[in-house]
Amino acid sequence: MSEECTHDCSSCGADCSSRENGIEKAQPHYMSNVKKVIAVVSGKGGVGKSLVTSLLAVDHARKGFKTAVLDADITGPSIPKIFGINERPVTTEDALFPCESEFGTKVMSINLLMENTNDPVIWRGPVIAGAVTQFWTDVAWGDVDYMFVDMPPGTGDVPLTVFQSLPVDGIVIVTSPQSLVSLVVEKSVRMAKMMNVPILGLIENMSYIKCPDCGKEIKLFGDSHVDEIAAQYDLKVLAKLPIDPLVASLCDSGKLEIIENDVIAAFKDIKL
Ligand SMILES: Nc1ncnc2c1ncn2[C@@H]1O[C@H](COP(=O)(O)OP(=O)(O)OP(=O)(O)O)[C@@H](O)[C@H]1O
Repeated sequence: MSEECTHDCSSCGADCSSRENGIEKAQPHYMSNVKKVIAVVSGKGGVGKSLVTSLLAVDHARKGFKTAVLDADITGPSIPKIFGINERPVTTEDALFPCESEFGTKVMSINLLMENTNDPVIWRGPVIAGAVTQFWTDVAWGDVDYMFVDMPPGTGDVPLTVFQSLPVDGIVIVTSPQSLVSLVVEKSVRMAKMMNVPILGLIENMSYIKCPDCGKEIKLFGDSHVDEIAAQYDLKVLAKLPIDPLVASLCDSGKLEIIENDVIAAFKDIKL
C-alpha cells in the first residue's frame, strides 16, 4: 500500500489491501486520516487480546505516535474500561467523535454508546459486522498514525466480515501457551491469506509468572511451543508476556496507561 493511502479507492487505481480482489472497502469518514490499521486477533477467547491491543496502543503512544483503538469485539467490549473512559462520545449531525483516554489514545466502542454498559449485546453476526463497519465509516477519527482493532475472537463469520470491510494493513496474532497454539495459528494464517493481509507477528501472553520472592520464571501452563510454530509458518514472535497481577488490576481500575513493568517493556522493540 502507498504511504499516502487515504483508503479512498475512488481517487486511486492501485490494487492494494484497500481494494481486495476488486472489492472496495468501506470508505472512512471524511474527517478521518488513519495511516495504518492493525488488527489484533486470537483464535479463541480469553487469551488477552484486548490487553495486547491496549498495550500496543500504549506503547505506540509512548513512542510518539497518534494512536487509536477501534473496539470490534462487540459482544465483549472491554477497551473503554481498560482506558478508564466513562464519558459518552460527542455526536453531531454527520459525525461520531471518538472518546480520548487520559494520554490521548482515541477509542470507539459499543460500550460507549450503550445506555447501560452492563447490558449484553445480543446481536446476530451481520448486525455486529455492520456496527464495526460504522465505527470506520461514521466516526471522525481525525489524524491517526496507528489504529489497533480489537477483533472479535475466533476466525468465524464475524471477524471475516470485519476484515472484508476494514482496510487492514497487518495482523498481530495473540496466543497463550495453553491455547492449542498450532491450531490457533494455522487458522489465523489461513484467514490472513484469504484476506490477503500480512501477519506482522505473534505475541504470546501468559508465557510465565515471575516468583515475587526469588524472581524464578515459572511456566504455569507448561513449556511454550510458540517459537517452533512461528518457525513453521515463517512468522516473527514479537513478544512473550508474563502473567502479572498488576496488569489485571491496572485494567480493572482503568489505569493501564501508567504501566511500568516487564509486560510493557516487552513491547519496546516492536516495530509495526
Ligand atoms: N499477562 C496478563 N497478566 C495478568 N492478567 C492478564 C494478563 N493477560 C490478560 N489478563 C487478564 O485476563 C482477562 C482477560 O483478558 P482480555 O480481556 O485481554 O482477553 P481477551 O482475549 O480479549 O478476551 P475475550 O476474547 O473474551 O474478549 C482480563 O481481566 C485481563 O486483565
